[in-house]
Amino acid sequence: MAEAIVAGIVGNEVVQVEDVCVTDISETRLEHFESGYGVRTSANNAGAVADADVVVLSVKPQIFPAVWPEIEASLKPDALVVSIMAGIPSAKIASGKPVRVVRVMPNTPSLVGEGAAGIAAGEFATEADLELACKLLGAVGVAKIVKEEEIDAVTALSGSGPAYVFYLLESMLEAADAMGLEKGISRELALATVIGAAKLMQESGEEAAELRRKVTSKGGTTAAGINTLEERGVKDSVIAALLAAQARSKELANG
Ligand SMILES: NC(=O)C1=CN([C@@H]2O[C@H](COP(=O)(O)OP(=O)(O)OC[C@H]3O[C@@H](n4cnc5c(N)ncnc54)[C@H](O)[C@@H]3O)[C@@H](O)[C@H]2O)C=CC1
Ligand SMILES: O=C(O)[C@@H]1CCC=N1
Repeated sequence: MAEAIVAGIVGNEVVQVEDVCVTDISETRLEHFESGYGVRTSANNAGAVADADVVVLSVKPQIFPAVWPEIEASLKPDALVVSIMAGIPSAKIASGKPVRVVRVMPNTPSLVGEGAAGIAAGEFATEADLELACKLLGAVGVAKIVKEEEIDAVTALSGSGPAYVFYLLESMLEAADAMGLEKGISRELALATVIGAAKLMQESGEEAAELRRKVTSKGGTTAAGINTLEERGVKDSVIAALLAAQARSKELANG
């Protein structure tokens, strides 16, 4: 996920490349960042954050307790901490100190400038901190300010969301394959369908249900498809999936 953000902000020159330092425990990842984006890299978290104005925490939430003490110990007192970690509350990061934390829940389409991110201020974050986070994430897609208690829902909707869309595409393409369509052609048609449907909804301002109704001729092919989805409880399953993702995000808060 960090790569998607680095690619976007460096590509859009929101941040100068020489001002970005990426840390990782994987030498391969560091080489990838260095050769792919020209950023500085380091295997030393504490060293890298020592002179950083903004520290973006992008390890897995489960690793946070292991890495945070060394990072926190070398943070500049006025550093802003931007966390993209799912679940971990800003108060847990600040751990009783007045650390300025902004939580961001981005998604991987940021890599191609089409991201969707929710941004929430922790207790000590300022308006300027929120603006900076919006500028960083706004460079790689849509960025919306939300309350911190809404971040678990944003995680379920747009953080995990690309995976649901890819799941739908996987399923559509499996079906196309079974119907004997050539793979290259079905890939292009399926992608244009998803992008086109999203664009139509965006540009028309109409509700999804209304746009769906307009495709569904009485007694026609779409009705046959939608009826099958309804019979099999797909809508309920999608709702349950988002609620499960939100619940998991809340669980991650407790480690
Ligand atoms: N993948 C996604 O679509 C999204 C992920 N996130 C959040 O982003 C964070 C990272 O997730 P991914 O990018 O998917 O995981 P990832 O596993 O691809 O990246 C995590 C990186 O952290 C590195 N790492 C592990 N231990 C480290 C340490 N001690 N010091 C420095 N680096 C270390 C790993 O080598 C790896 O390159 C998570 O907290 C996740 O909740 C948020 C939104 C979307
Ligand atoms: O699956 C996860 O936990 C992360 C957070 C949102 C997307 N990926």
